[in-house]
Amino acid sequence: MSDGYVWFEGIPFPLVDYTPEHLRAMQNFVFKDEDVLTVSFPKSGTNWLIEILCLIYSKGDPTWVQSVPIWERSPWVENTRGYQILKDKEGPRLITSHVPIHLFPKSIFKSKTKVIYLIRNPRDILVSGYFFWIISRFVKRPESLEQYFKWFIQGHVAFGSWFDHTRGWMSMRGQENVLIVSYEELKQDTRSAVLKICHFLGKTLEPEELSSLLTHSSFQVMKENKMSNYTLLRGWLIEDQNGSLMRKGISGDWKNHFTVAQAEAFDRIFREKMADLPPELFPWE
Ligand SMILES: Nc1ncnc2c1ncn2[C@@H]1O[C@H](COP(=O)(O)O)[C@@H](OP(=O)(O)O)[C@H]1O
Ligand SMILES: CCc1ccc(OS(=O)(=O)O)cc1
Repeated sequence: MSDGYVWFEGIPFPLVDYTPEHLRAMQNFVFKDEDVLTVSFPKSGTNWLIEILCLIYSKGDPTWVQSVPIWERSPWVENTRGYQILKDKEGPRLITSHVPIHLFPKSIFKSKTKVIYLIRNPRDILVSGYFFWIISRFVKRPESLEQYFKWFIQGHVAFGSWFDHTRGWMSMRGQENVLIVSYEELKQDTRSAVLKICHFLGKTLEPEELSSLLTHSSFQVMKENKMSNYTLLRGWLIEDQNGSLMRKGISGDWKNHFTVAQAEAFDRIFREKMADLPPELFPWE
């Protein structure tokens, strides 16, 4: 352990609940065909997608999302607590991960596990991450947005470079068992995005089930749900006594925080690093 991260194979991981020993062991995790895996870079809207998946599986009934913490409903395979829950769980399992593809358990490439890769404008991920890490104890705390901006560009943040993460997982696009969903499409038309996810999972919802899902996964309702908003972590992983996962829940907040010079620099770096990928993959660009 050093400098506020647990380093594994050149990638910085959060301090709490991650160890090199576990990360090595996790690489032998066996995925089952009936599992559903959510993968994202932190702050992409991961917990929103998990809430939606839970409500799809409960057919819009909020009992599960109101009674079990979100990290137990769709545990993170790479942290020690998540792994303990997953290894004894009967299928179909909902599983979450932020791990870059090159460190991910190889069994995923042989299974028919349904994989949803969630993307979001990295500028919004950067801003969301900055405001979350300064209230929490997960990782090294940045002193300013300016400092965090530099760390993010260098990939010196939890789970490494957003550019590498996205390029890596995007290489699975087009496979039958892989769906790409963006935070922006979820925001713009949640109903259509949920129907797209249901279709991918082979699930159908009655109109009243869909309506209940949309209510219970909305920003305002999730913000009040202590099983989803991370307020249960106050005093442990969330240091700020008013801290919550649910900050603004909008697209484009980066415009309120980047300087003109930062915006221009980010555009240039994005173009350089993602030049060979079709621009239509990134709805915010
Ligand atoms: N129901 C919801 N609707 C919109 N945004 C949501 C949401 N639930 C969580 N989010 C947003 O998703 C981000 C957290 O992502 P993750 O779950 O990957 O950690 C936060 O973004 P902001 O900080 O921009 O508000 C949070 O507010
Ligand atoms: C406590 C469960 C949990 C929550 C968030 C995690 O990662 S991150 O904050 O999104 O980087 C990991 C585990």
